[in-house]
Amino acid sequence: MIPAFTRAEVRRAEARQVRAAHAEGDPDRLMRSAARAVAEEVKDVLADHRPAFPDGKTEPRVCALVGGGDNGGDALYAASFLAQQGVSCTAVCLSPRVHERARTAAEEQGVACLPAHALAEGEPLRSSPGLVEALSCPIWIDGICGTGLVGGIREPLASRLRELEGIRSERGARVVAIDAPSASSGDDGGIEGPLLKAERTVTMGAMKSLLALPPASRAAGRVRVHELGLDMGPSTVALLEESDAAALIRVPGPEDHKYTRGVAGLVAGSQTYPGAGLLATLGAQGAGPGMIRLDAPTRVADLVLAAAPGVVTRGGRIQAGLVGPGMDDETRQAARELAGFAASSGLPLIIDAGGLDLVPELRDKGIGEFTVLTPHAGEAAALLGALGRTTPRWWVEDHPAEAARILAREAGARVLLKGAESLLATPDSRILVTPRGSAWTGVAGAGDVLAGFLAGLAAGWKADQERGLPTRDFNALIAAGVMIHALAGAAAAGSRGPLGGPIGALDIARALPPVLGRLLAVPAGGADPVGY
Ligand SMILES: NC(=O)C1=CN([C@@H]2O[C@H](COP(=O)(O)OP(=O)(O)OC[C@H]3O[C@@H](n4cnc5c(N)ncnc54)[C@H](OP(=O)(O)O)[C@@H]3O)[C@@H](O)[C@H]2O)[C@@H](O)CC1
Ligand SMILES: Nc1ncnc2c1ncn2[C@@H]1O[C@H](COP(=O)(O)OP(=O)(O)O)[C@@H](O)[C@H]1O
Repeated sequence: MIPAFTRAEVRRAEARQVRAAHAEGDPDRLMRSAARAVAEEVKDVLADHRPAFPDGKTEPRVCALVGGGDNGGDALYAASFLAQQGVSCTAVCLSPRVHERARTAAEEQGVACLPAHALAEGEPLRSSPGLVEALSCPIWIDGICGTGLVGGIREPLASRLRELEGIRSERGARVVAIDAPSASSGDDGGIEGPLLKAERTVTMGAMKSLLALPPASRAAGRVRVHELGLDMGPSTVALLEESDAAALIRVPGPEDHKYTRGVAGLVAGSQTYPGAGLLATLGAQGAGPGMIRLDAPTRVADLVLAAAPGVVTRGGRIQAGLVGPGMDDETRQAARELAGFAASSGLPLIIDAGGLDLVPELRDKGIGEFTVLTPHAGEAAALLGALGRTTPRWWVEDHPAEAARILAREAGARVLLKGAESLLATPDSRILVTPRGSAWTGVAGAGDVLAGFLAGLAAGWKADQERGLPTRDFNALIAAGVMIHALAGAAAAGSRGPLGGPIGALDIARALPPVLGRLLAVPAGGADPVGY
C-alpha cells in the first residue's frame, strides 16, 4: 500500500527537515537532494530517448522551466547537475525572481538562464529565437510551481502554461515534473485551468494524493517518490499494489470444503438482460468461492448452467449477496429481498447497476455494514440525485474522489466508483485507489463480471470470519478484486497484440482465474506498482 498525503501534510513534515538544514548552515540540502533525484530521472529518460525532432540534433539537450519558488530552485540545481555530467541544459525563467543560489550553481555549470518573464504580456514565447531554441529540447524539466501554488493560476503564468502545453503536445517534448505537474489541482485530484502534462513526476518526501487521484494523476504520468526521511502520520488516501492484492487472496488448504470457502448468492440476469446473469456468475466463479447460488428466470438459469454446471439454482445459506446486474422490473423484488436479507444479517452485499435504485430505501432501513455500491460515473450522479445531492455526471467525472466520498457518506456504504481508475471510498472518507486498467476493458458487461467477482471474494471473506479465522481487511480485499479484474481486462486485451485489442466481457471473466493464479506467486512486497 502506498500512502498518499495532502500537500499541506507533506509541507508540514518537510518544514521540520528544512529547519534542521538551516540550523546546520546548509539551507539547500533538501533541494539539492531533490534535484539529484530529478537529474537521475532525466538521465533515465535520455537513456531511452531517440531524437524525434526535424532538426536532427542528437546530443542530449534539456530545458528547465523555472518558476519563482523552491520548485524552480529544484529545477535549476537539477540543470546544474546535468550540465556537470555533460548534458546541454538551458533554463527558461518564467518569473523575474528565481532562487538565487540555485541560479548561480546552474550558471557556474554553463547553463544559460533565459528571461522569458521579460516578454511583454501577449507576446508569444515563440517570438524569441533563444526561447524557440530552448523549447525545441526533447526533454523538459517542469519546475514552474509545485506544492507552493495557492489558488487558481494567475495571469500571466496561466497563458504561459497554455502556450507551453501547446508546444509540448505539438513537438512531443517529454516532461519530467518536479514534485507535481504545474497545474492548479486540489488534493482530491480535481484540476482547474491550464496544466503542463508530464510523462514522469519525481515527488518529494511522500506520495501526494493529487498524484494518485484522477484526473490530476493522469497529468503526472509515472510517479517516483524521492524519500527525504519525512516523518508522516496516517493518510486518508492509499494506492493498492500488486503485492497487497496477492497477500489478500486466501489459498484453500486440506481442511477446506465448499462451505468453508464461502457461498455467494446472486440475483443476476433477467428476461430483458439474460447475459448479465452469465457474466456475473462467471465473475463470481473466478474468485474461487465454494458455491454459487443463482436466483434468476429459467431462461437465464439455463444459459448459466450450460456454461457453469456447478451453479446451484435453489435458495439456501449464503455468505455474501449480489444484486443489480441485468435487473429488470420482473427481478426487482427478488433483488430487494436478497439485499434486505444481506443488509440485516451483516453479510457483505454488492449492489450494482439497476440495483442501485434500491439504495435510498435500504439506507432508510439500514444498509448493512459491509455493503459496497459499484456505480460508474453516470450511475453515481443519478444516485446522488436520488439521495438529495443533485450532481451532473460531468462533475462526477471531473471530481471522482470528491463525488465518491460524498456518495459514500450520503449512502452510509462503501462506494466503488468505476472508471479508467476505480476508487473505493468509505463512509469515513478514506479512499483506496486501484491502478488504471486497459481502456479495452470498457465494454458492456465488464461491470457485471466485476460485481460477480467481488461477491465471490466477499463470500470467502465472510466464511473466514464465521469460522473465526484472522480476518482480512475488507476494504483492501474489495480493492484487490478491482485490481485483479483490471489485470484480467489487460491480460485479455494484451493477448490480442502489443497495443491490446478488442475484447468482450466474457474474455475478462475467462482471464480472471489465470490472473489470480499468477498473482498468488507475487512475493510479499516484491512487485512493482502497476499503472501508477
Ligand atoms: N521546502 C524545501 O526545502 C523543499 C521544497 N522543495 C520544493 O519546493 C517546492 C515548494 O516551493 P515553494 O513553497 O517555494 O512553492 P512553489 O511550488 O515553487 O510555487 C511558488 C511559485 O508559484 C507562484 N505561485 C503561487 N501561486 C500562484 C498562483 N495562484 N498563480 C500564479 N503563480 C503562483 C509563486 O509566485 P508568487 O506568488 O511568489 O508571485 C512562486 O513563483 C516543492 O514543490 C518542491 O519542489 C523540495 O526541494 C524539497 C525541499
Ligand atoms: N477507459 C477505461 N479504462 C479501464 N477500465 C475501464 C475503462 N472504462 C471502463 N472501464 C472498466 O470497465 C468496467 C465497466 O463497468 P460498467 O460501466 O458497470 O459496465 P456494464 O454495466 O456494462 O457491465 C468497470 O470495471 C470499469 O472500471
